[in-house]
Amino acid sequence: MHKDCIYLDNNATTKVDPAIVEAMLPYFSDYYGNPSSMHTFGGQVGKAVRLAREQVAALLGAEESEIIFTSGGTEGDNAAIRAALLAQPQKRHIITTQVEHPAVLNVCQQLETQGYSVTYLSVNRQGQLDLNELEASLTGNTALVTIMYANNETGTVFPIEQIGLRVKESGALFHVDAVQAVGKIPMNMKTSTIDMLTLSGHKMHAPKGIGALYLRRGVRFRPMIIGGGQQRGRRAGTENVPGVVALGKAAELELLHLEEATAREKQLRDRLEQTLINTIPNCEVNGDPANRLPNTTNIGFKYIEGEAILLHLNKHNICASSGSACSSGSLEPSHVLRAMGLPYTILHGSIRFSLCRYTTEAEIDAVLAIMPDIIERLRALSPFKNDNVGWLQQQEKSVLGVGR
Ligand SMILES: Cc1ncc(COP(=O)(O)O)c(C=O)c1O
Repeated sequence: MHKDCIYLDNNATTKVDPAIVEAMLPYFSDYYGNPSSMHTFGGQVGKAVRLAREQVAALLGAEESEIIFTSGGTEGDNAAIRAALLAQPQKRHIITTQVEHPAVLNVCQQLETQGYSVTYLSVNRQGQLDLNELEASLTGNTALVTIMYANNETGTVFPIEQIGLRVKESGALFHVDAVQAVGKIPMNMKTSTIDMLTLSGHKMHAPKGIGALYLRRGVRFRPMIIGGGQQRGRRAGTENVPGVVALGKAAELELLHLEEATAREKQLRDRLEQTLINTIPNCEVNGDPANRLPNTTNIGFKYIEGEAILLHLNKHNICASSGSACSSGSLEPSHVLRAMGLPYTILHGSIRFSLCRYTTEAEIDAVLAIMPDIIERLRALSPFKNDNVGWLQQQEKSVLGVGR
C-alpha cells in the first residue's frame, strides 16, 4: 500500500505520531541501559520509565503505582482475567458479553473447559446491553465481570459506570477492556467503579506491542508472568523501554488533544455517515447512534459483500475494514453484528470507517466522491437483489437461528 493512502482503519491500528518516534529513538541507541540497574546509566532509563508511568496515570486519572506496562491489549485482558480468578479461587463464575474482542472471549471460552461457568450477556439491535440481564446474572459466586468500554467494530459505548455500580454491589471484580475508548473518552479512575482497565499503545499512535493495565490500589492481584520481579512483581521481564517511553508520550498527546481532536473527528465522521446514508439507497448505520465513539461508523450496504466494497476502495488507495472475522481468514460475518441480530443482507455488506486526529476534510471528500459509484456498480452485479428476496429471507432465518 502506498504511504499516501487514505487511512480510515484506525480502530485496527494507528500511525505512530512523529513526536512519539522522536521521543523513543534515543532509548534504542543512546540510553540502552537496564532500568533496574544500580548504575547511573541504567538510572537514567529508570527515570524515563517512571515519567512514562506518570504520563499514562495522568491520562487515566490514576496513580503511578496503579499502572503496569504490558505487551498490549491482548496481554492486558488475559492478565486481568486470570489475576481476578487466581485472587478469588472459591468463586467460579464470570460475566462478559457476546460482543467482546477475542482477547476476552477466547480466554473465557478456555476457562469454561477448566470448570468455570461464563455468562455471555446479549445485546439488542443497536448493540446495547440490558442491565436487568446483568443484574439477574450476578451471584455471590461471580468472581469477575469483564466488559468492554467501547466496541471496536461498531463504536457502541457501554454505560460502564452504571454497570460498575451493580458489579460493586455484588462483590465481584470489574475489568474493562478500554482499548478503543482510551484517548477518545475522558477517564478518571479516582471516581470510577473500575478495578482493572486494559489499554493498548497502537490504537493511540504509539507502536504495536506495548500497552498498560490499570490495577486499582488494594485490589488483589496474582501476576500472569512471573520471573525477575519487575514492576513490583506484577509483570516480570525487562521493560520494553522504547515502547514504554512511546506509550508515555502517546498518553501525554492524547490528553492534550482529546477534546479538540474528538470534536473534529466526530464532525468529519458525521458528515461522512450522513452523506452516505442520504445519497445511497438501502444502507443503514450499525450501532448505538446516541452512545458511540466519535471516530467510528459502521454502515451496512444491503445486497452486496463488504469485502467487494473494500477491494474497490483499495483500488483508490482507501483503507477501511469489514465485519468479517479477518483474523481467522474466514468470511464468516462478524460475531458482533450477528449478536445484534442484524439481517443477513446487512451482516454481509457492512463496512467500518474509523478516523483519527490526522484525518482531513479532503480525505472524507475523496471517500464520498467514490462510494456511490462503487455501491451502484456492485449492486448491478449482485445476485442478491429484490427479485431474490424470498431466498434472502430464508437465509436470514437460518443465520439468525444458528448464530445468536
Ligand atoms: C477492544 C479490543 N481489545 C483488545 C484488542 C487487542 O489489543 P492488541 O492488539 O494490543 O493486543 C483490540 C485490538 O484490536 C481491541 O480492539
